[in-house]
This record gives sequence, C-alpha cells and structure tokens, in this order.
Amino acid sequence: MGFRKICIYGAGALGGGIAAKLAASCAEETDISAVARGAHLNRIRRDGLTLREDGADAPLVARLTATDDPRKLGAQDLVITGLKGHQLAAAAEGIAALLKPETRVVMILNGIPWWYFHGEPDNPYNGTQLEQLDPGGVLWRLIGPERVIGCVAYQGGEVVEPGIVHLYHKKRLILGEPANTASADIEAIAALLNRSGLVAETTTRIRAEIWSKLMNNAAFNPLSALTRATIVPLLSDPGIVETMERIMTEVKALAGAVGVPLTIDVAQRLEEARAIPDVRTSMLQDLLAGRPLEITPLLGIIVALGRTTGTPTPVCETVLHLVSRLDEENRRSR
Ligand SMILES: NC(=O)C1=CN([C@@H]2O[C@H](COP(=O)(O)OP(=O)(O)OC[C@H]3O[C@@H](n4cnc5c(N)ncnc54)[C@H](OP(=O)(O)O)[C@@H]3O)[C@@H](O)[C@H]2O)C=CC1
Ligand SMILES: CC(C)(CO)C(=O)C(=O)O
Repeated sequence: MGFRKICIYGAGALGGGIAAKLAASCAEETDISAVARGAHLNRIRRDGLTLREDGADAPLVARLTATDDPRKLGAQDLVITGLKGHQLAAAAEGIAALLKPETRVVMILNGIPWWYFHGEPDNPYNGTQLEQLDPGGVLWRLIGPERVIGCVAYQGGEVVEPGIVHLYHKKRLILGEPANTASADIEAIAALLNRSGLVAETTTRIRAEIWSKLMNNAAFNPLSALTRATIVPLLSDPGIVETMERIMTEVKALAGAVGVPLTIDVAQRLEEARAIPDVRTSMLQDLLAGRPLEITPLLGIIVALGRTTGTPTPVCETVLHLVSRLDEENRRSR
C-alpha cells in the first residue's frame, strides 16, 4: 500500500531523526507530521527540526507539521512511534486518534514490547497480555497488536537540545511482523526509510532480533545509568564487563526458555559492542535529563518472565532493584 500520510509519534532521538529524514526525502508525495511536546515542540515549530548526523557536512533542517494534539492530524496510513516503552500507555489515546482500519503502526522499541505474545498461534503464551508493559490493556484495546510492526534499532541518537537531534552509530533498523511473515508493508516501509538515507531491513524472525538487542540493552543501559558512564568507560571496567556478561547470559537463557534460542556468543557480543561510539545510552540520557527511566521493558519484564518460566535471573533482579531505586530518587529530585 502507498503511505500518503505518515505521522511520527514521539519525535525524540530516533523518532525525530526519522521524521527529519522522511520530511527531507519524501515530503513532496507524502504528508509527514510529528507529535512532540514542550520546549522541543516549540522549537520545532519555530525553527524546524534540526538533524545532525556524523559524517554529514551540514545539519539538515526539516520543516514539518508538529503538534502535541494528534487529533488535529487526522487518520494516517502509517504511524511510527519513537516513544519509550514506559511512555506508550499514556499516549495510547493519542495514537488511537491517528488510526483508521488499515493504518499500520511501527513501534521502535528497546526491550520486550507489549505486543510480544501476539501473532504466534503455536506459542503456548500466545494471546498473553503483559500487564507490566500495557497497564489495563490500554494499548491492546486502543491500538491492537494486529496493526503493529516491530522495530529493533541499532541506530543511536539523542535530543541534544530542544529542536535539535543528533543521530550517530548508523547501523540498522530492523522491521518485522509479529506473525513472523514477510509482508508488502514492511518492505515498503524499509524502502521508504532506505530512500531517506537511513539503513533499514526486514526480517521474518523479529523476536530473535528483539532478544538479541535486549542482551545489549539489559546490560548496558542500567549499568550506564547506575555508574553515569558512557560506553567506553563501561567496557573498560573488568568488574562491569563481568556483570554485563552475566546479564547477557541470563537474557540469552530466558530467550531460549520462551522459544527463541539464540546462537550469539556472549563474549563475542561484548567484543562487537566495542564498535559502539562513546555515547550516553538512552537510559543515561533520561537519567541526566531527570526523566523517568525505561526499566520495565528492559529488566522488569525479564525478571517477571524468568519467574513465569522458571529461569533464574539473579543478576538482572539485583540490577533491577538498584536501578529502580535510582529512578525513584531521580523522580523525587525533579
Ligand atoms: N536513543 C537511542 O540511542 C536509542 C533508543 N532506542 C530505543 O528507541 C525507543 C525510543 O527512544 P529515544 O528515541 O531515545 O526516545 P526519546 O526519549 O529521545 O524520545 C521520546 C520522545 O517522545 C516524547 N513523548 C513522550 N510521550 C509523549 C506524548 N505523550 N506526547 C508527545 N510526545 C511524547 C518525549 O518527550 P519528553 O522528552 O518530554 O518525554 C521525547 O521527545 C526506546 O525504546 C529506546 O530504548 C533504541 C536504540 C538506540
Ligand atoms: C546503547 C545503545 C545505542 C546500543 O546498545 C542503545 O540501544 C541505547 O542507548 O538504548
């Protein structure tokens, strides 16, 4: 299908980067809009959305419709969410205002997504709604897992100041249907993203990609927040690297326990992570900005699924307690 109206909901680091790239590459034939809020929105409206990219000669300044009231945008052919996992439920009604029956919703997320147990009739957990990720089932009800497309991002970014996004570590956006099928929609969306200069691909095994990326994020993000360290110092500390190894090993075992055996070697995965530039993880960015942390999709759900499946996750559990405490203190000091 052709995507004539596309809304990026949550034009932060990744969402903002994608909105700017799409606005610059396909605004002539496509109506690109963004939902943002606060000072970031005000600056986008006043000065456009500025995108800095490593290797680009000059920043890109994209002019696009931006609002904090999605009802003003009308029904879309495609919605791409750039919200964090813990922000989705509060935005469910706003996202629902953008939907018509055939609208697809790409959700860029680290961690286990709320729709995880949809689309696999042979999975013993199929149809299970994850209350921790979707309180009261509001996402399941108002958006519906049938229209969702999963998206795993190996693309880093940060909102460096209101209205200005920096994209770095350009690697991959991986799109996949929850039902593990090939589809014209994911191919068309990947083509659109690739045309804009991003790097996108499709998979029929989105859950393997989710778990594989989660091995990184369950280890890197909370430990970076707890130590306030960027990637390079984290990977230079043998004690932290050992803790990361243990977290990754637990996550890998849990993936296997829910039917997604991973072949990745943990030591090799840590070695590969040394290619990531010395950036702040998205959780460290939130901590430093005084925002709530994306803990449940990255760690809380691991501990919960570990209990459900009888898979031990003691290191994840300890780190979960520590980072939850940090989050509470961060909220109190705001
Ligand atoms: N940043 C990165 O390097 C990477 C991030 N990811 C993952 O991608 C996903 C998106 O992360 P990221 O791009 O960092 O997120 P950001 O926090 O940078 O962006 C989210 C944006 O959505 C806005 N927002 C939240 N709720 C609403 C709402 N109800 N209405 C309007 N705007 C809203 C936020 O505003 P406000 O700031 O006011 O809350 C923020 O601008 C996460 O799951 C993350 O873990 C994956 C790989 C790398
Ligand atoms: C650290 C990084 C870029 C890759 O693991 C990431 O995914 C995040 O910051 O959330």
